[in-house]
Amino acid sequence: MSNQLSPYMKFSRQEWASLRNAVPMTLSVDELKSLQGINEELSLDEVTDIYLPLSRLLNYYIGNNFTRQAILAKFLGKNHKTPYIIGIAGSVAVGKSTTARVLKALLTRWPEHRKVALVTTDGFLYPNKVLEERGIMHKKGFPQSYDLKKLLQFVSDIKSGVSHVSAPVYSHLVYDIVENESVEIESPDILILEGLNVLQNPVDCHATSNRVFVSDYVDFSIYVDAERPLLHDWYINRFLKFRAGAFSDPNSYFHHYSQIPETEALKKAEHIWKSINELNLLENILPTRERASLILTKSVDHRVDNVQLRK
Ligand SMILES: Nc1ncnc2c1ncn2[C@@H]1O[C@H](COP(=O)(O)OP(=O)(O)O)[C@@H](O)[C@H]1O
Ligand SMILES: CC(C)(COP(=O)(O)O)[C@@H](O)C(=O)NCCC(=O)O
Repeated sequence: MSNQLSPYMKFSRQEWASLRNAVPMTLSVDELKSLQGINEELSLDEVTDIYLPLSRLLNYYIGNNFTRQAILAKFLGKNHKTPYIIGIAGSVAVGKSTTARVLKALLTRWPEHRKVALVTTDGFLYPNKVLEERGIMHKKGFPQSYDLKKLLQFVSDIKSGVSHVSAPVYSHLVYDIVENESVEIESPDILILEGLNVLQNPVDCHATSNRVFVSDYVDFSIYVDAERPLLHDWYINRFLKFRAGAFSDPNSYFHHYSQIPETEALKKAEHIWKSINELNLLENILPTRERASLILTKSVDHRVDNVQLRK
């Protein structure tokens, strides 16, 4: 498709970074450093060049949405306040959760000091016990591995302005839903919802009963993209990090991998990537990319190379 026909405006990294300057937002060196607490490998250039302009754009959209809600409140003659929902989608290991946490920190820092909640859709995976009963442990992350009804009820409650909503929690280390743990959400201004499936629709999920899906509630969506060989490397690196961190924790799913030689653990990781996560990417995640409001394309070292924004 020629560029003119593309529904997106495409910005090089430099072009995108320059959009931060129009209304400079200053972060002190200390504040920038504290963002690195989110991920020690996160480069500060990435924050200033990519995530600051993005948070500036989002801040405009969110402000505009509040104006729209005020108009609706006038029309209805009653208060009408619902959170602005930002969805973040993309492959396993592309950096969705890191992006989500950086955006949360930046959006909270804007002078409006909006209340930002962050939820990952992993929490809505069925527990391993259910996946095992259904014989779909090797489909974790695929549409059928999520409790879609529960997820849909959650976003619907948030969007309806329910004042207290809870979300279940998934742990990568335990490799399962954490029983008796939840994220409590109380009337946020913004909800960042991060997960493989936030841009999927009922057709992708072969859902015969649901006519609406998560994406219907999302106000602005971001797809984090990268070439497959990079995703593979990031997945393997993260696997090795989990393995290294799991040596002393017998409750960790990765504890087992820490007890076998690295070459064997690597073989297993390669197999999981190919047979589960890459397959899921090709079948269920990548096809949703062009539904996003914005696409961040990363290159080596998670450096964003270009940004595409819906016209
Ligand atoms: N901007 C970034 N800079 C450096 N490393 C990153 C960045 N984003 C993610 N990573 C690393 O890539 C791996 C996957 O990131 P993560 O946020 O866990 O991905 P996802 O939530 O998409 O599965 C992790 O090891 C993480 O530390
Ligand atoms: C829990 C997940 C489906 C979701 O992942 P995320 O993008 O948050 O890493 C994924 O990390 C996963 O466990 N996939 C199943 C195969 C595996 O990596 O073990």
